[in-house]
Amino acid sequence: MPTNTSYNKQDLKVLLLEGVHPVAEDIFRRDGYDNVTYHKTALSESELLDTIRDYHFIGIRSRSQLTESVLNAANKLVAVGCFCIGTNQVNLDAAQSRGIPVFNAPYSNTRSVAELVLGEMIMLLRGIPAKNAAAHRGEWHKSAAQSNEARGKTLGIIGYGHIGTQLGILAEGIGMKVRFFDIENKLTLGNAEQVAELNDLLSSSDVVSLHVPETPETKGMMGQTQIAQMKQDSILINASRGTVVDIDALAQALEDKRLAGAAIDVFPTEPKSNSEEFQSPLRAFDNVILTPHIGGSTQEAQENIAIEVADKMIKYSNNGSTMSAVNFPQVSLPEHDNRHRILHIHHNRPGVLTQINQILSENNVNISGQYLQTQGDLGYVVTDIEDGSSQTALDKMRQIEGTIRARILY
Ligand SMILES: NC(=O)c1ccc[n+]([C@@H]2O[C@H](COP(=O)([O-])OP(=O)(O)OC[C@H]3O[C@@H](n4cnc5c(N)ncnc54)[C@H](O)[C@@H]3O)[C@@H](O)[C@H]2O)c1
Ligand SMILES: O=C(O)CC[C@@H](O)C(=O)O
Repeated sequence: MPTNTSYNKQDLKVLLLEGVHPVAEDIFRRDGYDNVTYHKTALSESELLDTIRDYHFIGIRSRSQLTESVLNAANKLVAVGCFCIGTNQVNLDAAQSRGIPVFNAPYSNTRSVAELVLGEMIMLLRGIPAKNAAAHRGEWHKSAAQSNEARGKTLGIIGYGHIGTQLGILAEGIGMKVRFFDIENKLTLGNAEQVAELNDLLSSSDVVSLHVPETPETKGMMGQTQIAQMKQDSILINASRGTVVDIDALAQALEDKRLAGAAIDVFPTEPKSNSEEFQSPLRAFDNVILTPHIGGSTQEAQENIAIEVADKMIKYSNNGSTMSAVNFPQVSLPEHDNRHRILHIHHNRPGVLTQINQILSENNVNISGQYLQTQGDLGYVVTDIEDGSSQTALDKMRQIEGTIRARILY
C-alpha cells in the first residue's frame, strides 16, 4: 500500500540496471514510484558518472561498479540496492560516509548456487564435460576410465556459510563425506567435519568447492601452492568470486593433468555484457565447465531477490528502516501514522543526540519515540514527533556539526 510521505514519489527517480527481475520495477511502481528507468545491461563507469546524478535510487547486480568517483557524482542518491549477495562492486565506505545505505539479498539465491555446484560435481566426477564435448565433435568415448560415483567421495568446502552449509547437506544426501575450512568456528550440519588447516582440506578432498566472500584474505587464496596441495585427479569448483582462484595456475594444473577437471562460474575479469567475448585460458579445456556467472541466476532466485531488495529500498525511503543494510546502522522502525519522523544521519561523535533533543525541546516538539544506532563512524537517529514545528527543527538539525544528511517523513 502506498504510504504518505513528505515528498512526491513521482519526483524520485529509480534506476534499475543489469536486467534485475522485472518484478522490482512493478514493486516500485505499485508503491507510487513511477519514475523508473530499466536497463538490461550494466553501465560503464563513465556512463554511470553521466547518469547517476539524476537518480535517488539505483539497483544493480554484480557488474556495475559504484566507485568513489561514481558516488561523488551521485548528489541525489538516497540508497543502493544490490540485487544479489555480493556487495564488493560498491565502495561501501564511500557510500557510508555519504550517508547512503546499501541493501542486498543475502540468502535468496544461495540454494540455486548449491544445486548448481552439486550438479557440476556429479558431472565432473563422471568425466561428462569432456565426453560431452567430444560427442559434439563426433567422437565416441565409451569408457569407465576416470568415471566415479559421488558416493563415498570427500567434498572439501572452503567457506561454510549460507551456500557452503546447504551444499554440505545436499552432498551428504548423496553419500559424500563433507569436510570444511572456515576462518570462523562453525556449527557443523549433518556429519560435516571442520578442519583447522586449509592444506589438510586440500590434500584430503576429491572435490574442493569455494564459497568465500571477496576479501583481502581470499584474493588469490587458491594459487599455485594451494592447487599443488590438492589430490591428484581431484576437482576444483569456484562459484564464489573471480579473484579467489589464480586462473593461470589452474590452467597449468589442468595442462599438467594434475586435476581431473574444474567448474568455474566467476572470473577475475568478466564481460560487461552478453555481446562481449569471454576470454579465458580455461576455454582450451574440455574437462572444465565454464558458466557465465549464473550460479544464482534462476527464475526463483531472481524473483525472490527482486522482491526482497526492492522492498528494503522502499521501506527505507518511506519509513527510514535500515534492517539488513550492509554498511549502515540497522534500525527496524514501526509505522509512523499521524506522526512526523525526522531521520538524522551524522558522523558518530559525542553530543549529537543531545543537540538533536535540545533543538526539539527549544521548538516545543514532543518526542513520541526515538531510535539511535551507530556503526563505525556513522550515527543514525530517528525521532518520531507529535506536534511543534518539525520543519524548523529539521532545518536546525542540519546545522549540527557532523551532520551528513537529514530528512523528514510524514
Ligand atoms: N556465482 C554466483 O552467482 C553467486 C551467487 C551467490 C553468491 N555468490 C558468492 O558466494 C560467496 C559465498 O556466499 P554465502 O552466501 O555462502 O556467503 P556467507 O557469508 O554466508 O559465507 C561465507 C563464509 O566464508 C567464510 N570465510 C570468510 N573468509 C574466509 C577465509 N579467508 N577462509 C575461509 N573461510 C572464509 C565466512 O566465515 C563464511 O562462513 C560470496 O562470495 C558470494 O558473493 C556467488
Ligand atoms: O546476479 C549477479 O550478477 C551476481 C550473483 C552473485 O554473484 C551474488 O553475489 O549474488
